[in-house]
Amino acid sequence: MSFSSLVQDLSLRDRDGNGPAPRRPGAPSVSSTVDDRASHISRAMSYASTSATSVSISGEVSSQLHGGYFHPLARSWQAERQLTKSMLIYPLFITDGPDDMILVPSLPGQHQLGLNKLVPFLEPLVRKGLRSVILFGVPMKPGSKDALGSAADDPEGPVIQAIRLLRRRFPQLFICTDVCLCEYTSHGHCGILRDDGSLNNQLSVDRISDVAIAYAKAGAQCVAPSDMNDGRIRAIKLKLIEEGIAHKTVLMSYSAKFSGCLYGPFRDAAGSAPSFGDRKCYQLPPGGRGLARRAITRDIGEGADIIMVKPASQYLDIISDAKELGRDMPVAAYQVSGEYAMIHAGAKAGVFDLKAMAFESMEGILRAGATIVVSYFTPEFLDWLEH
Ligand SMILES: NCc1[nH]cc(CCC(=O)O)c1CC(=O)O
Ligand SMILES: [Zn+2]
Ligand SMILES: [Zn+2]
Repeated sequence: MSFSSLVQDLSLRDRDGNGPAPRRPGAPSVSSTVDDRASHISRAMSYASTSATSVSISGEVSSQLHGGYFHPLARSWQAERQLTKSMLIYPLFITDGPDDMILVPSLPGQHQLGLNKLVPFLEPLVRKGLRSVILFGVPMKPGSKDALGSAADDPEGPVIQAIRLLRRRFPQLFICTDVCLCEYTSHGHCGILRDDGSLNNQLSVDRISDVAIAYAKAGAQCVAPSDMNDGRIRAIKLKLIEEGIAHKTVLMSYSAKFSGCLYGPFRDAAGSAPSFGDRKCYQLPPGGRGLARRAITRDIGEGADIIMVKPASQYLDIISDAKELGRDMPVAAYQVSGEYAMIHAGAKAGVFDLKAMAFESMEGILRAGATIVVSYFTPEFLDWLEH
């Protein structure tokens, strides 16, 4: 008897009432099901031993999987990678209002922070083991946005000022900067536009790489272009080399960034929703696995030091592809604003426990192959990983 027909046979017996009562999905298992499972196993074994094709002892022994994970510690050993504090990057939204501390309604518990609020906000987190942040600038002053996104690398602007401040006050903190123009352009798109409203790739790449260099020179140890213009990784790498700072700047590429509906809360937080159209011409279609693989391969070839997949939980196959294509390099996954908001909404509606779901989503992301995770849950994980 084949394994699948065995399983089928057993599940038929369940329905006939000879096995445990069918469990409601998500209901906790009760101890009686453990006994029932034991009787299943012995039944399975007796089937197996009467079968002509599987009579070996090893066949029986290999069915005893529970022995490998009955204990919490042994359970944790089943994972290839376990979440540690140093894997986490925490996204921060920096405004140009020095005393701002504004809750973002669609992103529970997350703030837009002014420069004066940054150090007191981060101090307790750094004490708990926060190792890295990624900065997003949010210019709010009227008139600060223009067609070129000039505020992005304004030396007096929020990002450059925040980099300097954080390097001074938290010398151990690893500062990543998102490099894009959508937060700073009047039209809200991620590059420089032609008259017809489409992206001018060459001008966009020139501008994006200038912004990346400005962040790196201000002291950011990592620049992470999220604009998706073709050729930006090569352009940034070449400029970093030209400027003599390639040896102290990590280039993290948002290589596989999908266009979908999971960035809504972020666009509230960053004030970066496009004023017309969408990002479909420069972000990947959700079904485009092959395209994502090509983008990842290309970015590795252009000199990326880390490749990123974004969003995370809906794109676990892409994370796994990234780990395969970039098996000699770190793979980051961005658990984006919509994923975070969904988990909060589900927990609030009583679908699951927030902490349990946050861990399960993280375990999925790590299992798929991520070695770094950008997450709004970072402050919570710093607490949860204490115990
Ligand atoms: N290009 C900017 C950028 N960088 C990261 C995110 C999304 C992050 C999130 O949703 O948490 C976005 C938004 C977008 O592309 O529209
Ligand atoms: Zn953008
Ligand atoms: Zn477009």
